[in-house]
This record gives sequence, structure tokens and C-alpha cells, in this order.
Amino acid sequence: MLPTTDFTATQAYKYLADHYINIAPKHLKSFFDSDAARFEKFSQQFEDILVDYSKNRIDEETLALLIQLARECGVGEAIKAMFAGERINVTENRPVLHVALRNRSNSPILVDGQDVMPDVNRVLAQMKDFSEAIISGSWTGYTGKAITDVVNIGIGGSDLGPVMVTEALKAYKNHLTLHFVSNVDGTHIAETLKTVNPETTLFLIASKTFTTQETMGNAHTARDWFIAAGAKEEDVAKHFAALSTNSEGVSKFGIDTKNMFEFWDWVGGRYSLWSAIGLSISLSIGFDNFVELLEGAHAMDNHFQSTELEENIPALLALIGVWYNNFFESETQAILPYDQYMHRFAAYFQQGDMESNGKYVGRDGKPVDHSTGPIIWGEPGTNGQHAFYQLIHQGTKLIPCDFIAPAQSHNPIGEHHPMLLSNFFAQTEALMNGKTEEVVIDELKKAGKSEEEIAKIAPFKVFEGNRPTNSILVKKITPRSLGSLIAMYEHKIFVQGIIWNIYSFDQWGVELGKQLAGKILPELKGDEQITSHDGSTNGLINQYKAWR
Ligand SMILES: O=P(O)(O)OC[C@H]1O[C@@H](O)[C@@H](O)[C@@H](O)[C@@H]1O
Repeated sequence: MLPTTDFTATQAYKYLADHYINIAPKHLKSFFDSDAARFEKFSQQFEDILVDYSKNRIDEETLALLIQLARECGVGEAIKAMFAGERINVTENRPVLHVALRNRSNSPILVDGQDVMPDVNRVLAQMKDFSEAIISGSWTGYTGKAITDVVNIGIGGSDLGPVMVTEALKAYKNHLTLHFVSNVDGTHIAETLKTVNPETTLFLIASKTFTTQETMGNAHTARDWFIAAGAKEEDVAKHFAALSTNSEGVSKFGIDTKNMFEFWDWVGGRYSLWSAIGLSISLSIGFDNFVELLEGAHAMDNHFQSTELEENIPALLALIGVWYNNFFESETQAILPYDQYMHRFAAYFQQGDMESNGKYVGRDGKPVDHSTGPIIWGEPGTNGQHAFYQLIHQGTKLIPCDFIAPAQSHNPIGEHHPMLLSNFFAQTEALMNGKTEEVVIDELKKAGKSEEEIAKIAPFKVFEGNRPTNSILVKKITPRSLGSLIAMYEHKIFVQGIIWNIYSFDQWGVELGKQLAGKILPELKGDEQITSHDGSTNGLINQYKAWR
């Protein structure tokens, strides 16, 4: 079971609080000035991924204390408990075994004495056969035509992972066109249905619970549209498949359970792209590439499980994050991929991180006395540079940033990639070094400005620097390296949850809004005035009724 260490009561926390007083006034630049081997000391390579964390406001003592913190908080034991299939998702009484979905070594993983691997392999084989039939065109629709379009209907974890991965691996995509419908806003499904032909479209209804309002609403609309187009009830089997843990719900909807791709309650929604939820990925890039994605994640799982904390990449990233979150009191963490294909990567980890670690109740059931999960945000470079980087460079908030870039582009057109990468390298350098007043004045003098002009403008052109970043340089974004990268962030989130003494695998915080929406929906039906809520909510509902 997981320990319930109060992390602010640990010895390491106290040491770190004192140590922070020494580190805080130091400029990041000075760490490099005083240590020629800093890059070698503070970077790790994993396969084709180089993780450079040397541009952080840390020294060797910081890392040693952070590692002591991880030990005192039982990170090693927690890792073992997760991989052993213990019920570490205590509030839902479930194991947490997304690692089993990509356990390519096939070593047994037991849940209640039962090996889960035969089931995992069975569904993988089913996904393989189905993907091959759809891609090759041997699976035909109700008028005998091959499938050309796949519409994944799902939300949250049943949408974001497949969207992010199919976009990130677009360079590997086949002839099938993928569509993703998530929002309950009718616009999403309506605009998608305008672009597809019922005879050649496959719908994947992706929902762990098969009860989610948005997904069920969109699935029924898609089915009605399909029937209205002239298809018969019995044709549904050729055009609708379900990705779910709920076989009863699937049959009730009218999908033959032969077309159901199963997963299990020990797969969290936001960790489910490795499961049947990844069917759209397998359809888009082929099953072999999907397996490569799993292989990459499995390799990272092995690294995470077997590497000492001193060299354990997910653990180190987690600890550096804790350093900023709890000692520098930074509130957010930016994820900035310099790869257009990875444009949904930050959005994906908004759910991954914020739904996992956005909790104020500790594992002991009491409110924690420290800050937990950061606000995750980001956009691909260089777009972000021309939008929000101003605040990262010269704002009043400390924003630790992860910069991610591939050394090789899938589209090596002219000078584009060197131009992109020059920005990737320049930004972290600029954030660290800043620009002194001296340099600014010198530049202005060279530009022929008068003393008076210089005095007026110089302060605005100074950059204090000292802004921390991680640089993650990947040889190339392939299914394998992407799998490793995603698993790296998943495990980072896990380690932070352990240290913050929270449960990272439930999501009770999304329930209240759902419950209230369920109560309000019937109230929206008639024309009568609503008085059952607070003044604001009543006023808004009644104005909606007047305007609709
Ligand atoms: O896959 P289903 O069950 O439709 O859930 C979709 C999403 O629902 C939300 O409310 C959250 O609980 C997410 O973690 C989940 O991924």
C-alpha cells in the first residue's frame, strides 16, 4: 500500500527549505560559470531522447536533498506497488495498470491472483485483426465499399490521447481519414457528419464507462444519422464499434459485443491510449506502429522501475517540478513542443497532470498543507513565442518550461528545421542568461541613440533571466520515441502525486458539475420560471429560456 507521509514534515523538506534560502538569490548563469561539467552532470540520455535539466536553479545538493525527499516519501515502494498491481487507486479500490497494457515482456502481472496479460494480449490480437481488415479494405460497409473515414466519439481520456498521438504521428498515417468528436455541442458532430459518407464511415464509440453524457449523446446522433441515410439496423454492426469496459451498456446501445474492444477498470481514462481506446491510433498508423508506441512506453517503464532515483528521468523531472512548485511557489508549468505535429501534447497533459494531481485532500483524508499539481499549459513553438513568451521572459511569475524538439524533421524542407531549432536553442539560452543593462546600453549606443534616449528606453530592454527550463531533445518523433515520452510524463505525474501525498488516479472533482447538469437539464424543458437555485443561476437559466 502507499505510504501517507506528510511531505512537509519530512527531514528532507526542512533541509530543502533552508537550502532554498541559499539557492534563491543565485543566478542560473553562475552555476554554469562555476562548473564546466554541469551539462554532463545534469543531463540523462534514454535511447534517442536527451533530457537536459542543467538549466534549472539547482545544484548537486539540491538534487541530493530532493532524492532524499523522494526516499522519505516512499517513492521506490510506491513504484513497486503500482507495477505489482496493488490497489493503489484506493478511493476507487482499483489497481493502476496502464503499464500492463504495454508490458511487452509479457511477464505475469497479477490482480487478485489472476494474470492480466492473457486478456491484454487477446484484445491486442483483436485490434490487430480489425485494423488490418479496415486498412486493407477487406472489411466493407453496408453497400460493399471499403471504409475511408473513422470517427472516434469520446471525451476526456477517450479522446485526448488518440487525438494527440494520431496528430503527433501524422507522418506515419495511411489513407484513412480520422475524425474526433468530443464536445456535446451539436456543432462538433454536425460539422463532422457533413464531411463523411455513411457508406464508408466507421464510428468508434470510445467510453470507459459507456455512460458519459457527451459521448452517448454524440453516439446516438451518429447512429440516427446513419439510419436516416438509408442504412438498416443490421448494418450498424458494420459501421459501429465500441471501446469500453461496460459490455452491458454497449449491447444496450445496440452494438454487437463482437464489435466491442474491451479494457478493464484498472485502466484510468487519462492513461487509456495504450488500451482499446487506442484503436483509432492503430487504424491511423497501422497496428505495427501502435505496437512500436507500446514498446517505447514499455522501455520507459523498465527505466522507471529499475533505475536508481539519481538517474531516473521521470523521477528527476518530478523532483525538479516539486522544487519549483513547493519552494519557489510557482503555480504553473509550460510544455512547449517545437514540433507542429505535437500541437496537442500540452492539451493532452493538461488532463494527464491536472486531473491526476489537482487534489487538496491528502491520502490520510485530510486537507494538505502544501501546494499540489501545477496548472499545465502550452502551445507549439514558435507560435507561442509570438503570443505568450513575453510573460515568460519579463513577467513577474516564475514559469518553469519544458522545451521539446526533434533533431530530425519529418518534413525537412529547405532551412525550416534549422530555423525552428535555432529558436528552440535560443529561447532556453535567453531565458537563462537574460540581457544585462550593460549589454542593452552598449547595443543602444552602437545604434546611435543619445544618452537621454538610452536612459529612457534601457530599463524596458533588460531581461533579468534566471528562468528555468528543461530541454528534451529527441532524435526523431517516431512511434517508439513518442511512446517513451508519454510514459516519461505519466511517471513524472505519478512521482509528484506520491510526494504530495495525494491520490493521483481518481477524479472525483469532475463529478459535481456532472451531477448538477443532470439536475438542470430537465428544468430547461418547460417555460416556467426557475427558482430552485441561487439568484445568479436562476437568473441565467431564466434569461436563457427567454432568449432561446
Ligand atoms: O471514457 P468515459 O467513461 O466516457 O470517460 C471520459 C472522461 O470522463 C471525465 O468525466 C473524466 O472522468 C475522465 O477521466 C474521463 O476520461
